[in-house]
Amino acid sequence: MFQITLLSVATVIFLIWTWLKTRLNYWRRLGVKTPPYSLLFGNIKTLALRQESFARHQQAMYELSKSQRLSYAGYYLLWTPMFLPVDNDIIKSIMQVDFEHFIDRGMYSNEKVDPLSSHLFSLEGKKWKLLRNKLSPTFTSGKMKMMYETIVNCTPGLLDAMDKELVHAVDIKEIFARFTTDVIGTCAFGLSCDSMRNPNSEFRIKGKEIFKSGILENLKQMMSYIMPEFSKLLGFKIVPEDVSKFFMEIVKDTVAYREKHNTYRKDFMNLLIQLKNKGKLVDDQKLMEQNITDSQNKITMEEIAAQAFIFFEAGFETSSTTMTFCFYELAKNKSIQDRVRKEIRDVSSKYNGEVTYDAIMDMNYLDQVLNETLRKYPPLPCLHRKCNKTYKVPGADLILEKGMRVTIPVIGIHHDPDYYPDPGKFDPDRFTEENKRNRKQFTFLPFGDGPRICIGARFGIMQAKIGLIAVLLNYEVSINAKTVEPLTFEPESFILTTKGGLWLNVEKLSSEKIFLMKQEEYTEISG
Ligand code: HEM
Repeated sequence: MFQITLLSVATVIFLIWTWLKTRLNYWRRLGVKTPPYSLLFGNIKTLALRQESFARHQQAMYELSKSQRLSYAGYYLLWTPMFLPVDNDIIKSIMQVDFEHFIDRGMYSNEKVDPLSSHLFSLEGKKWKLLRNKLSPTFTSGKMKMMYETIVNCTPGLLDAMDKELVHAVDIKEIFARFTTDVIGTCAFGLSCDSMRNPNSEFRIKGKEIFKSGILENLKQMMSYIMPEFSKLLGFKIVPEDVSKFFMEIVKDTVAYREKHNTYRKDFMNLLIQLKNKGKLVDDQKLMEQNITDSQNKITMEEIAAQAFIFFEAGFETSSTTMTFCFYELAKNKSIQDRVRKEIRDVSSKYNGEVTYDAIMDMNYLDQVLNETLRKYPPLPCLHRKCNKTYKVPGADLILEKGMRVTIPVIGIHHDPDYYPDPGKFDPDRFTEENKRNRKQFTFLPFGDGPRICIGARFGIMQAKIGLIAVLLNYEVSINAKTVEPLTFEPESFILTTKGGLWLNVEKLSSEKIFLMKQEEYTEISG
């Protein structure tokens, strides 16, 4: 009996070992180079053991491949083969020229058991195309201008929160996370979340829960990414039950309230309700010209909830982490801080002392500073694509089979000295019009590129600029003894964010608060 048990165990171990060996031989069989890997973890040992952040891991793989003059490489996410393009032309082909082969990201969603997971970021194929067409008109510059005021209304709360913390060094990361929670909460859900004044507001707590990272959460994410079909079969839920219930109820209540009281507010929720009821935005000529009938284009309540949810999920931490890194760099580089503050003052004086939407569009140096922040610290260190049709890699003797996962190593590209000399230096002049023109396309990818580019980029930039301006007009920031340097990144987060808080000295510039608009133009945000 003992011998039989021993033999069975040995057979199972041998079979697993053979399977792993075969899986991990995938790239070698195709003649594609990989970084050294282990049988147990593939290429993610340092990630699994939390020795390295996700961003550093991506950057290291890009740099290793580049140092070997490779146009592309392979690696293993555990035992799943992944393709890593390095050459700029191949990246452009995958993201734009041959997009029809790479429409999907390969993210998990399950409409039935987890309705909030069926959003624009995770949807695939025709479903994604249809929804993207419906939602695109909600992000035009006209719609951004309409929402401008709604965002500016959140800045008095931001200044109050800064004032409250002034006695000590300020954890700027926490402050900006609360600011963007309020902005997206008010624009996507039409609610006053009030997390600026109340750090433990329900919205802030739920926001933290969405981004809760830990071994269990990451394992779940990875499993649903590597084995989406199996995860579907198991009825996997990505959005925690209580978070899902919270957002679903908020959306249903808000829609019902607005429809009953015929309420109009300058926000995304208003636009989503128009899509639900009319199937188009009332002033949208393009949709009308295309003769899209209302019923074809209408969205359901569940779809509204899922989109409001992704606007929140995709919009709050990406923007707040950008603002945090921006202030860190401004604290370190006083001359850049002074120059951008001077530009804000000079431009707004041309607009009657107000920071209007048009005034912000005229602030070129601010734009350069933000772009340089996004280059040095891209919130999404890599982009995902899934090959949905067999693909011949241009200029190479390599076929990617259907289902192959691709990661575009954004952070590696952004720190490549061939594109950005002395990449560790914070230098906004890399983004003057002339320097931008002289750089290759597809070397600046904080919002991705091609048809799947971030739909909310304009909104993200606008909210970050509004927050930055409000703080810069009122305070000077500098490095504090508590600022951890060099910066370390959260090892369990897929979004690039500092480990722990980011503490800076904040000094008030004058006793009077300076607002972006005349005070009488601010409205109290109603719930
Ligand atoms: C600084 C702020 C932001 C950054 C850096 C950022 C970055 C990104 C990136 C890198 C992608 C993937 C693009 C690709 O795969 O090519 C993406 C997609 C997306 N983002 Fe953003 N984002 C930001 C703000 C926002 C905001 C404010 C919203 C919504 C209000 C938003 C909504 C989305 C959505 C819905 C997608 C999926 C688009 C699709 O698949 O069609 N993002 N974002």
